[in-house]
Amino acid sequence: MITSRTAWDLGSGPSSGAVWNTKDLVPDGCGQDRLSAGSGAGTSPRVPLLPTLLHHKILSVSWPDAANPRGLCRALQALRDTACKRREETQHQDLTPATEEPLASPCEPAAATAVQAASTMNLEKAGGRICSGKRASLPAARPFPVIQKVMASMAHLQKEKLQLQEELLGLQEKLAAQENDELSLSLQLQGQVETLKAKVLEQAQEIGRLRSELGGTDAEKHRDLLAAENERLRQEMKACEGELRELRRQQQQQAPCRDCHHLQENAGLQEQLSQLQREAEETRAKLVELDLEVQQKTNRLAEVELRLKDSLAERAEEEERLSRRLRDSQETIASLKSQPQQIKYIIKTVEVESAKAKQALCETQSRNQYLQEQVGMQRQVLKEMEQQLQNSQKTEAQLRAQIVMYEAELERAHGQMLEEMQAMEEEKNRAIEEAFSRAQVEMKAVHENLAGVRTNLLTLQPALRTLTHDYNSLKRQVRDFPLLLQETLRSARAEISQAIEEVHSTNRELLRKYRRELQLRKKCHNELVRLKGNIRVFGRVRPITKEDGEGPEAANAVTFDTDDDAVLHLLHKGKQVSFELDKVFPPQASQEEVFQEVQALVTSCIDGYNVCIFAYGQTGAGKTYTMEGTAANPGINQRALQLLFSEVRGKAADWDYTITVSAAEIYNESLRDLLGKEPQEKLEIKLCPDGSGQLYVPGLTEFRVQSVEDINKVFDFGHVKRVTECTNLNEHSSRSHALLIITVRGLDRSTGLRTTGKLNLVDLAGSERVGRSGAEGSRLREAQHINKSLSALGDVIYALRSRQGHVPFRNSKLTYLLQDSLSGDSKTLMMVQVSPAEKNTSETLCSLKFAERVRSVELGPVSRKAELASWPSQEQLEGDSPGSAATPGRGHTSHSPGQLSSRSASIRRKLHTSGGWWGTLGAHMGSLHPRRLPPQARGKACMRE
Ligand SMILES: Nc1ncnc2c1ncn2[C@@H]1O[C@H](COP(=O)(O)OP(=O)(O)OP(=O)(O)O)[C@@H](O)[C@H]1O
Repeated sequence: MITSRTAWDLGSGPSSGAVWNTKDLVPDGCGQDRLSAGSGAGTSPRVPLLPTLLHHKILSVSWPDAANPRGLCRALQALRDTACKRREETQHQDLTPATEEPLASPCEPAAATAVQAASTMNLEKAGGRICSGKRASLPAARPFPVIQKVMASMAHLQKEKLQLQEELLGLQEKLAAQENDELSLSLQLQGQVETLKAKVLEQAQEIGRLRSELGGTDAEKHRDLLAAENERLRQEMKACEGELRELRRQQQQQAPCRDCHHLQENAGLQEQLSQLQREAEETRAKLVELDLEVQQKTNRLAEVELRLKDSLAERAEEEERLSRRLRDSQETIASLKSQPQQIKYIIKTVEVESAKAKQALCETQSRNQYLQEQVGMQRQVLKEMEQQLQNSQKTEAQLRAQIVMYEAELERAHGQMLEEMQAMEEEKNRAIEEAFSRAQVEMKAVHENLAGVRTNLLTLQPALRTLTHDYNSLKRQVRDFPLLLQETLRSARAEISQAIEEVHSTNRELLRKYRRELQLRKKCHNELVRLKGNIRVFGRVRPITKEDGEGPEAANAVTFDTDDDAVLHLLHKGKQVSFELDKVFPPQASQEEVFQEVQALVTSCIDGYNVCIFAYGQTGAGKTYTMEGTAANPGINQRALQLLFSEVRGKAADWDYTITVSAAEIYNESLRDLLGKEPQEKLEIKLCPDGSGQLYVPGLTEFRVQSVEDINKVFDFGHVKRVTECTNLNEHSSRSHALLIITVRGLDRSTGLRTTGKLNLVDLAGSERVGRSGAEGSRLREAQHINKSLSALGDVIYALRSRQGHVPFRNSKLTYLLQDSLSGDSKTLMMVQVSPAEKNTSETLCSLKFAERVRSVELGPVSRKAELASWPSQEQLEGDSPGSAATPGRGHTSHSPGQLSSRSASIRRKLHTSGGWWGTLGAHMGSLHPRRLPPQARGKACMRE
């Protein structure tokens, strides 16, 4: 820091008179610590500067240029020069008279002292190494006190000088060491800089490698994106090519299509092409942007390079400056070494400046290091940017190549598209031409049709006028139609009402006539029944079975009349006895044939008649077979029920029918329920408590059956029960009467009339001659019960046919139970079962006699009533031998087969000519007589009984 503004003329004359101004010491604008002289007097002005400044403390310890070692050196050198010069001047003054006053001014005691010292002391000793070449011979002593004083001072100075010299030597050594240190430090720094540069280079290489591994820069990412886009476009292009190839192939394979499908595809392909072109344009634009970006980066790189060059130039300049300053400092130090005066100041200054120089050196080094780092960074950046630039250029080149390739592909696809479009266009034109020609033809036809239509129109106009006229008239009619309709409706209603009234009256009349007719027919039927009788007797001869044995006993004793199916002949004890019944079934007659003859009787049950069919005959004669049959070949029972169902279904449109079934057994005059839960329970026959006079059996199970399956269930159930019973009773099975009671109830939905018909199907017990068989005990009792019941049955039939006032129904459980089906206009069929075996001829004879007598009752009720005044007992029947003369009253006669045949045939002819058998008549009458015997009539029958 400059502390004084006083200008001091250091020299004695103008020759050396460079005037120093403080302004000369002020650092220049660039901050360069350069000492400058106020005049341009060569290098001499620099010599007195530093000592003067130091002497007057013009230079502060913080000399601005202290940081520059070269400047310091120069300053020291200047100090040495000054010191030498002053020594010479001092020697010159020593030769002047002692009276002369020292030139030193009061304000400069140090300078004066130095002059005095120079004049008095031994310069050889004092100048030492600084000015060793110049020695002066001084007087040994001066008598003057001033001189002595000076001498003393000089001695003292001499001492001080020696000290300073020693110190200077130390300083020089220190300075040399410092210079060495600085040099080694500089070398070390340079080595460090080189090491750092190498590291920076390595790091740059490492960064480049890492970047290449990570795919770092935006340009690279952009390049990757573009590559992906490029790949996608290539695939789309391939797909388009595939579609085009497919289209071409289809076009080659197929006939040219005339619809607009290809046009649509063509449009779609064109759209795709334009889309691809747009994408290519976008890619191009992106490439242009990329080029721009690369250009910008290149520019930035150039700028950075420029800045870097500037920095390097600055750095070089700085280095130059520093080296210059170092040189100056070294020069200064050298000058200081040669300058003996003011060593202390110089040393201090050097010490201060050395620290400052060190500091400046450090700063310079740090700045140098910073600049090196900057340079490294800039180089790195430059390298990166160069790398990026290279990559971008490479990518750009690749993309340009791809774009060129795409453009070529697009060009090719475009060409193909154009060709296809051309082909399609031609196809379209062809189709249009064809359509146009067709349209022209059609138009021509339409024109012709139009001409025809016009012609027709002309011809139709009169018809149209007529139609218009008709339409108007119809319109009028339509307008008048509601009135006319109302009128017509009124009259029609009146006519309809009248017609309905007439129909009603006609219906009433018809109903009246119908009822009258019904009554008449019923009367006729009753009369016919009265005339013909309602009991029929059939005979059925079973075949010879293995149970009949072999030999003469098993010989066939029954023969038939080939001309008359109602006559059979029995060879009994060598004599042939003939019997005439209503029908005889030979052994070969099937179940179906038998049922054919009885089915009319069964259907009359539906019409409200009571029917009773019972099988009579000795044990093993085939009663059960005829009534029940077998599972494979059912008998009358099952067939009758099937027929009833079939008939009921046929009448279902007008009638509602319910069919119920009961099964009972009479054994030893005990009635048991075969379908009940307690078969052993004895049931009783009672009158209905409602006073209707009808009989009923309390506790007798009644099953309602609706199908054949139900019937089978009932039969199975009843059969099991009966079988169980049979098993319990062992051989008494044939000693009981089995009854299947079927009740058919009908409702005529149109008239509301109700009918009830009952069909009793009875399998009677065997009619053996127990008296002759010598049965005893329970067997005898059974036989007695059987005979009693069979006799009672005969009595009842006789009483009915002879129209006796009393009919003995109550003589047995059997007749009592069958009362409904035996009285009134009921119909009865007795199937006499016959065994043809020789050994059974006696029993067969009895059965046939019984049957014939029953039948003879019908044929001549008045006359025969006398004959059949008393019903023969079983024993009586047994007493009738075939050979004995038959009384007129007996039904059985012994005729020659020819006589019997002619007579019975005449009777049957009479019956058939009068309308057939009553079963058929009954079936016919049934449709006219929906109601059977009223309860009152039954009541009368009971009363008669
Ligand atoms: N028309 C026929 N055709 C073939 N076999 C018959 C015929 N009639 C009866 N039979 C056979 O004769 C045998 C005796 O018949 P069935 O049992 O029906 O006699 P039944 O009179 O009922 O005897 P019972 O009084 O003991 O019950 C049976 O084996 C049966 O199959």
